[in-house]
Amino acid sequence: MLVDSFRVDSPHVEYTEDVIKSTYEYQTTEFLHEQRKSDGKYEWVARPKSVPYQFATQCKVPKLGMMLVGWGGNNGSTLTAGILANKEGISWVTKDGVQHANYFGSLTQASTCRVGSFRGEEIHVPFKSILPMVDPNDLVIGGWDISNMNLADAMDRARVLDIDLQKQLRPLMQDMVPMPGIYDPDFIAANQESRANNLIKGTKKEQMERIIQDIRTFKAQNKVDKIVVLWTANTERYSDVIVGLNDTKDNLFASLEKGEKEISPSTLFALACIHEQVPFINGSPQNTFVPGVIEYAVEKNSLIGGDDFKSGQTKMKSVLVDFLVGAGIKPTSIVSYNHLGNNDGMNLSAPQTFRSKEISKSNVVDDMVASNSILYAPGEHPDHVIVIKYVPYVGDSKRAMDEYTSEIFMGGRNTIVMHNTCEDSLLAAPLILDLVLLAELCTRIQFKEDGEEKLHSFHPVATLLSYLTKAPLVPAGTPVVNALAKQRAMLENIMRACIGLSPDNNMMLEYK
Ligand SMILES: NC(=O)c1ccc[n+]([C@@H]2O[C@H](COP(=O)([O-])OP(=O)(O)OC[C@H]3O[C@@H](n4cnc5c(N)ncnc54)[C@H](O)[C@@H]3O)[C@@H](O)[C@H]2O)c1
Ligand SMILES: O=P([O-])([O-])O[C@@H]1[C@@H](O)[C@H](O)[C@@H](O)[C@H](O)[C@@H]1O
Repeated sequence: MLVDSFRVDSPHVEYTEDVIKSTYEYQTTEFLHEQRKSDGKYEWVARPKSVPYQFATQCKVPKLGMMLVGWGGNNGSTLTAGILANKEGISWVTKDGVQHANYFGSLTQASTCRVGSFRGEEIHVPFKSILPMVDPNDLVIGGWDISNMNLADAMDRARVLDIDLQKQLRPLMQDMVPMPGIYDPDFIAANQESRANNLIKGTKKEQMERIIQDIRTFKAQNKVDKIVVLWTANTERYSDVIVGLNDTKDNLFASLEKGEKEISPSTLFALACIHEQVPFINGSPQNTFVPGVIEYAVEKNSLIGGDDFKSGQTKMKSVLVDFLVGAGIKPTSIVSYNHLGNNDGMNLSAPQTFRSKEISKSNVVDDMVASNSILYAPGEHPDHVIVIKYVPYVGDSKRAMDEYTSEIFMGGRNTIVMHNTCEDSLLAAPLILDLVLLAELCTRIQFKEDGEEKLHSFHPVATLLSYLTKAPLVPAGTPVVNALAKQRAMLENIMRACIGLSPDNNMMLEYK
């Protein structure tokens, strides 16, 4: 049964008009190598421990501005269309009948969490009901693009949405025009030049300063309380990380002053957002967050997150490999091929931009392989190949074909083959929504461990967004988790802790 909203009745949770306060016993395990008193031999000891935490979540949901870099792209125009269709309650005719707007594919808007049982019936609640969250229909949308095409024409160019829907949306989108973007042909494929007609001129420093001004103007003109900026522009090549150039905040700003060329447009956007303490999320695979940017974000305590939306082939991989390795089956060869014909695919047809994507799509199995040294010897990895081809005819309808070969019992071999076709942007758009809404929510949560003097925010590198990214950006020293179920559980359980609920341990002892 689905329950739309609920309140936790517990001595450990306090609801006030402004804040939800909770105290939470964090159960964890400490592993030690200790000498036995009996015979002096050493042994591994697992020592459970319970650490009290306090959480405080601001309840007031802000009027939120969502500013997309690459707004006129397939993802940006599709998301804008989807939000407007939901907001206006638009339905449209398709060959399969009447379709109604929805937010399917969004974790926050279309998934649920089990919170308990009522008279033997399992009770689930909407994910978005766990903590106060911005309603996507209330988002104020804007952004930048190096193409000056209005959003209605961009939606047409994307070839993603049904024509009857596009016709209804056109009046609502034709006056939406992206602000000029930062174009640097050295960082994206040369084939993008033809659409680059909407550009911020000047030095890189002047371009960054213009972005700062754009953010301030958008905030004032739209009277929004907060803004989140998200990069859904083209995939860039990796920036060279060079000592003295971008390895520290000071060196990065000094390089900016000197007009150094090795500073990408996405890094300029990140610097501008951190300067304004506006959350910045990178939906593409390039290393926007060079060390100097991360140092700056930590210094300003300004949320950054990424990298690369985890939308289709890689999302499936982070489930399948987790299942296989968790079942004691040894993947030995993974081949992920896909072709698509959208502008993203055209941009990725250049070796340097493809390399950025190849890295983010390849590293997703590392944590799962490292978790099982019964299957894998030190340093052993499955063969893992990524192929992406640009085939204009198929447009946004990406064709993904995967082959997983594994070693099974007694020298057996198992090969799983998958074929996955759909509009890539219909997978990514809901993820963009989740990234923006969850980033905003993160900025309203403070917590402290027992013994800490005062409440504080999460680390500005937002690991809570990992479920939505192929290559989760994490603070130095933090384990990278790619297994999808673990990423979802981490997010859900921290949100449950904010209302004093323990993780759903699936034990169902009451039925045993
Ligand atoms: N399923 C998915 O669609 C998916 C999944 C993961 C990652 N991504 C990434 O999301 C990004 C967007 O995907 P898309 O399909 O919308 O691509 P797209 O090419 O349709 O859109 C990108 C837009 O960004 C604009 N642009 C390029 N450089 C810019 C800059 N410096 N400043 C402002 N605008 C700029 C382009 O003009 C274009 O309109 C790509 O980097 C892609 O790799 C997409
Ligand atoms: O998320 P996912 O399906 O693994 O990866 C996708 C790639 O397969 C696709 O070729 C690319 O154009 C998209 O940007 C996205 O990165």
